[in-house]
Amino acid sequence: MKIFEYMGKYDYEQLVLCHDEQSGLKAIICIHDTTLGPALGGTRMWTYDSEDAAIEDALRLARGMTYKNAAAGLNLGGGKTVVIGDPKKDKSEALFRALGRYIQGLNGRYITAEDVGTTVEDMDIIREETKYVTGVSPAFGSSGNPSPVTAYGVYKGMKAASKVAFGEDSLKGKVVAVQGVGHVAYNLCKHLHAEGAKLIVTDINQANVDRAVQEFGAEAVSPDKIYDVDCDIFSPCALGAIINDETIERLTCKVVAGAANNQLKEEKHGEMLEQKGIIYAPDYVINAGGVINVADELYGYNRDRAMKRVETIYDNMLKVFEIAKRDGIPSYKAADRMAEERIAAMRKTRSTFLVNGQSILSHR
Ligand SMILES: NC(=O)C1=CN([C@@H]2O[C@H](COP(=O)(O)OP(=O)(O)OC[C@H]3O[C@@H](n4cnc5c(N)ncnc54)[C@H](O)[C@@H]3O)[C@@H](O)[C@H]2O)C=CC1
Ligand SMILES: CC(C)CC(=O)C(=O)O
Repeated sequence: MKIFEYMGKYDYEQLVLCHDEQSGLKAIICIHDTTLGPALGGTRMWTYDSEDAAIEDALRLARGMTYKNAAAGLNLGGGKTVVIGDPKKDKSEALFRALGRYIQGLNGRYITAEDVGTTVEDMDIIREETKYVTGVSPAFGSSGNPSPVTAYGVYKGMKAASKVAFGEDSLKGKVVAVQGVGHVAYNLCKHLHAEGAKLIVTDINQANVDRAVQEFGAEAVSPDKIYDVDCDIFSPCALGAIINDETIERLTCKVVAGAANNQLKEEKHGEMLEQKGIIYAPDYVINAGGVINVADELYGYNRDRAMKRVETIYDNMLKVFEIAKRDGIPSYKAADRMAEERIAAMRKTRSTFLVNGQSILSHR
């Protein structure tokens, strides 16, 4: 891939390749934009087909975090880390400590947390080397695993999208097809089941499917069938780019609302959903619960304050649909507009002189 061309196209700040022979660490830290504050985004560990694929994922995910943090009203920029490796086989204390040292080397320009393939325990190891990590164990006064909070935000956002699509936000009796029932979607299914939604689930991990069938009476289908099931809501909760030329044709739902990052393969797929009359809940607006929760740690974690902020995902989602209606644009574009306007406003704010970069009042 032509890295600088891609970085230029979307105005990236920094791409760091981290290598540690002893621990086997091969990681990419990407910082997209720090206009609003330090870049915050999780660390993904995944077996990539190629180094290019890993770099591209880090770039796309980091940019998504810029938009997510801006749209959620956080004073944070966007970044992400990708570790190349199999989370089931390649994890070690040495690997995460090596990564922690690279993060520390960025001196606060980037703050990490969990993502696919990493856990609270991994963050605890990173914490041995750097203070620029969130989502560590509650024993450290931290917020712990962000997934249940992400799930709660997705549940709230799904209700908002349903209000627009069905005229009411109750999910009772709605059929929801869930792709991937991992950390986030398991907790999402709990909320949906409690409200009386009917669940159809799939996963490449059979144990995760079995758990959803047993606990929530979900119907299980094979991973290749999930796009074809008769449902009201399709909820992508695995990996990205699953809304594409091939899958859109097969969808029967009225709403797409899920946790996965970068659901649209390309922007045109947001237009295609719109043309098909499907209400799309933009991924980075609906799945901001986790980052809102871990970001609260930067102020000294307060669960009530964090959860109140997560509740705002419902109204934020309605706001996106209002902008889309007002401006006659698809919802993915409305979300981008909302985030970009906030970043642009902060960029334009006059840069007043501060003594040693600090408010003059702090010298009194
Ligand atoms: N964990 C969090 O707090 C947040 C997660 N997200 C995003 O939500 C998504 C899910 O995250 P987690 O639940 O943490 O990850 P996870 O790894 O626990 O769950 C993903 C699940 O999807 C399954 N899966 C993978 N490929 C699949 C396929 N082709 N078909 C069906 N199932 C498949 C996996 O086996 C796994 O059970 C990811 O895209 C992540 O980036 C976004 C915001 C926050
Ligand atoms: C998992 C979150 C805490 C941060 C993140 O990387 C995300 O929202 O995708």
